[in-house]
Amino acid sequence: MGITKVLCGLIIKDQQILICRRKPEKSLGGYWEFPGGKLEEGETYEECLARELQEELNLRVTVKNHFKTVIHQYDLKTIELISYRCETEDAVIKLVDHDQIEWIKVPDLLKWNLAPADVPIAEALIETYKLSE
Ligand SMILES: Nc1nc2c([nH]c(=O)n2[C@@H]2O[C@H](COP(=O)(O)OP(=O)(O)OP(=O)(O)O)[C@@H](O)[C@H]2O)c(=O)[nH]1
Repeated sequence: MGITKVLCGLIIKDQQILICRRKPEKSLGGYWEFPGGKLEEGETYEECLARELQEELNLRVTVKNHFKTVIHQYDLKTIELISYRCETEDAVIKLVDHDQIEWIKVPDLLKWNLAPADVPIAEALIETYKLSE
């Protein structure tokens, strides 16, 4: 089986980052993740992320720079998780695929039950954050 490309957004606002909990009935239900979804044919990474965040959270974002890509092998599939920094002016979030969201401090990321593929991204983000302080 091939590798599934998944885009996710690192949305930081007022020094806090958005994480979302996957609904229990979904794959990896109950895990926290950076919101996003699978790349569709013909889309750029930026288009995919903007579409997914609009569909999943009703959030209009500006997609900024690429941050980190992680290849992670789950039992049934391998994903390439591609993260981008995003900015938004929107304050209200609508939940579709998630049952909870949190805005948390970057250094606290590893205290949450993150999807395994997200952990290296969270670790890199924490390192970057330390350097920028
Ligand atoms: N959106 C998103 N998906 C992630 C992250 N980390 C991670 O492992 N994934 C996995 O990447 C896939 C993304 O698919 P999706 O968000 O469109 O969800 P889906 O339920 O349609 O996927 P499914 O085919 O696994 O059921 C899922 O299998 C999800 O568990 C993440 O940070 N964001």
